[in-house]
Amino acid sequence: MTSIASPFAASAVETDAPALPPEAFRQALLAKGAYYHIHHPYQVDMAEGRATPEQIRGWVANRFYYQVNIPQKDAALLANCPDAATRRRWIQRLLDHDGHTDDGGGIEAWLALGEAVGLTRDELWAQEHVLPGVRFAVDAYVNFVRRADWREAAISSLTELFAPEAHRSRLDTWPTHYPWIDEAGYGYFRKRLKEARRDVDHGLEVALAVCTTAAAQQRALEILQFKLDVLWSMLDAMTLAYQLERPPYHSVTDRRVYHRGL
Ligand SMILES: O=C(O)c1cc(C(=O)O)c2c(n1)C(=O)C(=O)c1cc(C(=O)O)[nH]c1-2
Repeated sequence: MTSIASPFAASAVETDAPALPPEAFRQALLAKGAYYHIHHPYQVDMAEGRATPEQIRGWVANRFYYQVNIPQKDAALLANCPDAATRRRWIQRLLDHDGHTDDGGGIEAWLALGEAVGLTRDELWAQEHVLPGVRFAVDAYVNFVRRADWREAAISSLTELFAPEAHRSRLDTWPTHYPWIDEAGYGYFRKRLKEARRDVDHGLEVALAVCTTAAAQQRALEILQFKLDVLWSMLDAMTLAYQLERPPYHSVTDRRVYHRGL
């Protein structure tokens, strides 16, 4: 896997500092969990039972845009990866979301979550609720992965280090706080608990293998921060629209005139 010349190794970040030992670098990546979107007030409100049905529905409908883009993002990484052994492992992520013979996959599970909170499948597919800010944030992630060296792209998936805690928290708190949500909708969160752990093992393996200089380590931490920014920005857009009741063009119209993707 590491025999392919990487522009990433010769990172543009200037530093004379020595590289962190692998375990200290892993800890530095983990420390970025302090900025994970579970700490965003929108998610805190959802976890602590303060979200209205409209706010939950808004989150589910907007996150659907992330869900449908994840396999395209992973396909972009595969397209940029010349290493067959890596592709053979990474392709599992596409199947996790798109499904295969006996398993509808994550997108299907998210549609079930949508129905459980009172949204229709058509409404989700039409992306009529997807706020421009959410669309731009998700698109920035996909476009980064399209352009980046595949190892940098792999590192950008490492927010998944922190995702099992988010899924676990929803499974633990939502049924109590939101008895109106049909429990049949929680399959996605359960499914991701084990899939995310396997994904992060692979992502971390790549990060530790390629980030052997201080410059590469700093670059990796910055990539992880970029991805944290993507997730945080999605929730900022939802806060404006569904908590502060300032959706796009609210001063002009209450119609959802914003574009549905070009
Ligand atoms: O619900 C969440 O908090 C959350 C966060 C993230 C993440 O950190 O990007 C992912 C997921 N869920 C998720 O379910 C998922 O499949 C996933 C894939 C990826 C990725 O970047 O490749 N992130 C995430």
